[in-house]
Amino acid sequence: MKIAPSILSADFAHLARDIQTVEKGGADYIHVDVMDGHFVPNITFGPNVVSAIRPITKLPLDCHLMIENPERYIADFAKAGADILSVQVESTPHIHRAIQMIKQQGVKAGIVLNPGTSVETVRPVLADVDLVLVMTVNPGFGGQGFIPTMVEKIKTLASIKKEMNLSFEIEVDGGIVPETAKECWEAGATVFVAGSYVYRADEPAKQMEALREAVAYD
Ligand SMILES: O=C(CO)[C@H](O)[C@H](O)COP(=O)(O)O
Repeated sequence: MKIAPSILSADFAHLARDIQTVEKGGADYIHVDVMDGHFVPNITFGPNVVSAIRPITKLPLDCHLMIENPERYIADFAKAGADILSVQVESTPHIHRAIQMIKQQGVKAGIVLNPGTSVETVRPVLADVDLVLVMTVNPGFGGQGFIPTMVEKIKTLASIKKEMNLSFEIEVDGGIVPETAKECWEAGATVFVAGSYVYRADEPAKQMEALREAVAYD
């Protein structure tokens, strides 16, 4: 499994410290939740923050764009140092074009499904992406409860991936704790975003270890 701590739950006054803590603790990606106050009712980071944190970690920056008109900002986030750029499929009528724009920047392309969006919606573009993020909460805030019906959606996506012989990663985000990580892992998820579970604890490394242990004895 890969663990992507979300810096949405980090201490913004000590972002560098909190990123380096999870890097030392074994994180695989740093998950950057980009929110614009329009697509979701919260505002967080822009490309300037991505370029500021780029030099302080070797980990891939996994940037999740929860913004309207994402095409307008793809080049900015790529230039800032994003390694993976994921776009909400509900945020643009031109998801295929957005994926191509991300790839033209030499960055891995991801798509994100809100809880109310069906996997069938993205079947035509699955062969073009490196990652599909299944939101397991409604996007906008950390610390929300996992939506149990999303497990079935992950299973459907994993089954389509197998049927089409594709290799994209299946990422999950929202309400991830050991119990929900195990359910998602068994359903086919491979990348786990965790914000409050990792950061709202004294020892983020132990929290990540607990997530790994939860899926270890399958
Ligand atoms: O994308 C997000 C919110 O839109 C966050 O990454 C997600 O909610 C993680 O937070 P937590 O692990 O605390 O649920």
